[in-house]
Amino acid sequence: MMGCGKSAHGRQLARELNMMFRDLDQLIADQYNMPVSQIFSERGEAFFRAAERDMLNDLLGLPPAVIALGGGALQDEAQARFIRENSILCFIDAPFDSILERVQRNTRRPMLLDENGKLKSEEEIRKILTELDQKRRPLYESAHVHFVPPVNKRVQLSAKKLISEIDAFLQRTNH
Ligand SMILES: Nc1ncnc2c1ncn2[C@@H]1O[C@H](COP(=O)(O)OP(=O)(O)O)[C@@H](O)[C@H]1O
Ligand SMILES: O=C(O)C1=C[C@@H](OP(=O)(O)O)[C@@H](O)[C@H](O)C1
Ligand SMILES: [Mg+2]
Repeated sequence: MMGCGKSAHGRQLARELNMMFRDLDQLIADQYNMPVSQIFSERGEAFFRAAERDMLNDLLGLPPAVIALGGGALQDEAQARFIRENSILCFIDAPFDSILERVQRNTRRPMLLDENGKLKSEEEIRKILTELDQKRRPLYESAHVHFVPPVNKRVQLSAKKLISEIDAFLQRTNH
């Protein structure tokens, strides 16, 4: 889900594991030389979703890296399966209220903006996030690692815990 901490955890994970970090949204923004919110407003969501799918398919063919997805990148069951088959997929299941608070800190998330590019009201955002969560949760829960971040801990510490849960997954599955 948007605002759960994918980009922040991904960056920290890559640091800890000494791996490349790639942020899917950032790569798409770089490719089109405009922020994701502008891609949405000028080209529409369907265009962004196609770009997201293409970029992710390219990334999964490159040497291993920590990739922060966008909240909608699983898209459908087939795409989620493709990602699972080519990565260790982690679901960061942050508390709803933390997500609600974090996404209102900036105007980077186009699905939460009105036609003037301003944040929608908290009630509208709550409704959007609730509906997205209901729709997407089954796909999120198909991830290899279902990570519930420790409450009130800094990302650095939370990322260490995520690494130990990834290790446990690898041991469980004899990797
Ligand atoms: N465990 C955490 N503790 C404190 N702040 C966090 C935590 N996880 C994420 N954040 C902050 O919440 C905001 C949104 O996180 P971000 O990683 O951009 O989310 P996403 O990529 O999933 O949309 C960022 O400012 C990030 O630093
Ligand atoms: O949930 C979504 O559909 C989206 C999440 C965003 O990424 P974050 O999850 O990093 O905010 C970004 O890809 C775009 O605004 C759409
Ligand atoms: Mg992000």
